[in-house]
Amino acid sequence: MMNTPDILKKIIARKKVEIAECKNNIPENQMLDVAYKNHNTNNFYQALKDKVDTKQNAIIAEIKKASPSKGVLRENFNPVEIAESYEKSGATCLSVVTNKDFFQGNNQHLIDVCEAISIPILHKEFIIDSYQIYESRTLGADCILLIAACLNDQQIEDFTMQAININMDVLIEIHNIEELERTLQLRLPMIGVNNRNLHTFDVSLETTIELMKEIKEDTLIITESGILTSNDVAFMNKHNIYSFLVGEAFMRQDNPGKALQKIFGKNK
Ligand SMILES: O=P(O)(O)OC[C@@H](O)[C@@H](O)c1c[nH]c2ccccc12
Repeated sequence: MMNTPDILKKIIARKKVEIAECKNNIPENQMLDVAYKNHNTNNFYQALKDKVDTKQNAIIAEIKKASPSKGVLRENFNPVEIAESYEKSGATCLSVVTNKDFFQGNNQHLIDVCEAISIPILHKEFIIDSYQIYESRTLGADCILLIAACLNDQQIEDFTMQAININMDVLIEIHNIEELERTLQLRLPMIGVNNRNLHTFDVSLETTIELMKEIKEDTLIITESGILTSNDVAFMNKHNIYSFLVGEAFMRQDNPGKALQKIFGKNK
């Protein structure tokens, strides 16, 4: 368990080393080749939008063994079993965290889940290099996460275009007004608001409510992190937010799918 305020910097520093190693094993042009040959992608955005348009909750259920702020969330960790449990229980999409050193994830988890499951899948990783986007497609993901706190304006734009060009969706994640303003000119159809500050780990659900005022009404807003109870869901619904990314609350329970149903109600 790590608890320094600068955890994000550490994650990025480590990631850079990892990417250099990966490029040594499989060069970027080769990765791109494989990415293109991979199966078609599922439409992540549309799956969420269909639910939200009918005022049903759209749930991205996350598979994550541990986190830097909370340590190990779940000892008995079988990604495919968890994914099946989520799918059966009405999850709209899945999110698979692959980061090794800080979340105890693994690329193999994503490969296995993508093979076993037919609903759209988000690759949860700290993307800082175009190489990772081809890698993500190669592993089988449908959508990448771009965390504005880790990227400059040019990278946000370039990485978004690159993902769209290989038929992937992009979930851009922001946490404050400065990050939001840096993404608005791209007119992305969906934006994730992280209620957790990645520098300090502080969580406040008000983050979503404050920032949504600055986002155009036809943008799909996904509230991320810190959703623990059905009261939290009701609070978001009251503010017209119907899209959720939830990890910890499900991961801590023996049966993650049952936990999903408990918090969201039967959501078929
Ligand atoms: O476990 P929670 O509090 O329900 O949060 C899920 C998800 O939002 C969180 O894991 C997350 C949001 N953005 C991230 C970026 C990297 C790693 C993890 C995340």
